[in-house]
Amino acid sequence: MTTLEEKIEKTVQWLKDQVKNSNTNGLIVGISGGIDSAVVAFLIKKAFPQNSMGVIMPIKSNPKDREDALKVIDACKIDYLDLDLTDIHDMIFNKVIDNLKQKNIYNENNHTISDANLRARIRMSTLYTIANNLNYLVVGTDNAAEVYTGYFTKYGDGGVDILPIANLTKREVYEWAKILGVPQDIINKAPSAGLWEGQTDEKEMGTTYDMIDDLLEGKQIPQRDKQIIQNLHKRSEHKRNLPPSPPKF
Ligand SMILES: Nc1ncnc2c1ncn2[C@@H]1O[C@H](COP(=O)(O)OP(=O)(O)OC[C@H]2O[C@@H]([n+]3cccc(C(=O)O)c3)[C@H](O)[C@@H]2O)[C@@H](O)[C@H]1O
Ligand SMILES: Nc1ncnc2c1ncn2[C@@H]1O[C@H](COP(=O)(O)OP(=O)(O)OP(=O)(O)O)[C@@H](O)[C@H]1O
Ligand SMILES: [Mg+2]
Repeated sequence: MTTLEEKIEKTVQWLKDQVKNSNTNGLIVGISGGIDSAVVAFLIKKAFPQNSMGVIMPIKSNPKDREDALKVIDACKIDYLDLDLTDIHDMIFNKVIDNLKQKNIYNENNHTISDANLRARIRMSTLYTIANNLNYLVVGTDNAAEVYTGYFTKYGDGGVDILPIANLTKREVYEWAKILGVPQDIINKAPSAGLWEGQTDEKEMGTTYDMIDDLLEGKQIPQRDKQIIQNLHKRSEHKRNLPPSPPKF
């Protein structure tokens, strides 16, 4: 059986291969202060000690998230940029909302989700601006549970070049985090997209990562959770595929 250390080593080698095969020079990731990006930051720093970059991008975020991101950076010693994008988000969001209101088509019910997903897409654009300049690949942080449920913003945090931990359940992310040396504070935090005050992944999804992981491992779970997870999976099918186009007429 392959040990966890061997799996990590193989993933680091895979990252090196991705850069080599794409004729790029290194890897970049957004560091949020959460566990998924912490694990990815440790992995890319191992693969490219001199050519890896982490980017902290607060957008009206809880200052604690930035402090946690700095703890990750301090622990894995990755090079980093610290870019507050709040003003940029305000500018785009307010301009759009004002114009929708003027036309009387603004939908208040969707205010929070459009604000939240714009945050993820501004971060994506920022990462690609840096990646273009340094000739780096943008590394995503989605794990198997997030991919299966579609719990990411299409073309936001989902808009990336490679996904090194997409086969890991959330449980496995925790196991890898311990071995890699991710600080305990980060391991202990409740998973959150941090897109609005008090948001946690499990509250929003209405089920738990344990349930999603169990389902992915083929274990029996309560019917209620199974239904929620299968519904999330079905509704997000479009996020895992290329945009559909009509046949040639
Ligand atoms: N059937 C279909 N075929 C093709 N496209 C379809 C479609 N249905 C919707 N769409 C398009 O997709 C859009 C909806 O998808 P999307 O914009 O992603 O928005 P949506 O899935 O509604 O929201 C993103 C979810 O991901 C969560 N999230 C986001 C970012 C980070 C994290 C995290 O864990 O850190 C979590 C967030 O909290 C929220 O629950 C629609 O506006 C429409 O443009
Ligand atoms: N404030 C931020 N600064 C930089 N990157 C961010 C920020 N917020 C989110 N991101 C990026 O979006 C990704 C998706 O967030 P997600 O919450 O799924 O991961 P996480 O925060 O690393 O882990 P967890 O799911 O445990 O909260 C992050 O991994 C990170 O790459
Ligand atoms: Mg998070």
